[in-house]
Amino acid sequence: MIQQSDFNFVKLRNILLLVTIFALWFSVFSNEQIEGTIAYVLIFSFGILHGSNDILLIQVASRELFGNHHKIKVLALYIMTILTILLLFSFLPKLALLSFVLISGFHFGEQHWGKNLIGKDHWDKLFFTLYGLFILFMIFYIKSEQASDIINDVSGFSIKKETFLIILSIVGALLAIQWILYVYMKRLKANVFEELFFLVVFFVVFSTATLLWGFSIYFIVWHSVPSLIDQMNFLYGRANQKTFFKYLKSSWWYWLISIISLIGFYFLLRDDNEFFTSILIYFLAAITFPHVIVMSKLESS
Ligand SMILES: CC1=C(/C=C/C(C)=C/C=C/C(C)=C/C=O)C(C)(C)CCC1
Repeated sequence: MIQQSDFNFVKLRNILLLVTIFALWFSVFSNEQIEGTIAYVLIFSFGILHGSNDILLIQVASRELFGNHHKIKVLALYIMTILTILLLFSFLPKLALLSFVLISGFHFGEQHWGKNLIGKDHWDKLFFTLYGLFILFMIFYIKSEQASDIINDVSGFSIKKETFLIILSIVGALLAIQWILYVYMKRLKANVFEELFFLVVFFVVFSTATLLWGFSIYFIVWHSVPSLIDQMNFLYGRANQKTFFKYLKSSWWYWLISIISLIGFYFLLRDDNEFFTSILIYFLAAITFPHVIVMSKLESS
């Protein structure tokens, strides 16, 4: 029997699919400039917003761990983590980008599969990472020219289209093996055909849209919005219009600080970087590392 929460979950996926089809239809007749502008607006609004309550989430979850002055301690730890990541990008850019892509893969996969697995296992982390990496390398391969320019700008790595294809194939093969094993072990709640269909939809999206538009559709529609809903459920017990405004109320200041620091980043780094997307990557990486730790704790609780 389908439960209320499962029903909402199914309904949400249908809505995401509809929005994706709309965005795809939109990309057919719009141009690169319009897509780019809307993509940035979406990343700066929903994309950044979904990481805007991290400090509050850590404070809620770590009240017992840090005791008195836990708010200040959490804030200090958070700022230190961000500074460490920026230092890593300055001195070891290759290692920094590699870790960022790996951790992003894990994070995207965990968001997508977290509620879709029956039981828990150490190997789930590998499954999440492979799934997310498969999505990311699909983008890198399909938009290889632009993606490798940005990757080169950020890290100095010069990667050919064939290399993206080799990595995509290896990741795809490993994912397929683990996926088949999970089906065999009856670990998956989700419908396999529906999940494969989503991957085909992502492939079509990345092929049809520009790099930034395709990435935004995945990042906003399939990642940030479901993540916002999970966070509202965690913080307030339910996700609706009222709790969304509550969420906005507690996160707007963090969101504002993020946007101001992004503008700061831009003026600081614009001479060294050819593309604005490169600056966006430093910024996303800086907020992603703490965000992944927070969300991973939240997803498993
Ligand atoms: C390297 C690279 C990209 C990867 C971006 C990633 C990996 C973003 C991850 C964001 C996360 C995890 C945010 C937090 O929730 C792009 C933009 C596709 C463009 C091509 C080069």
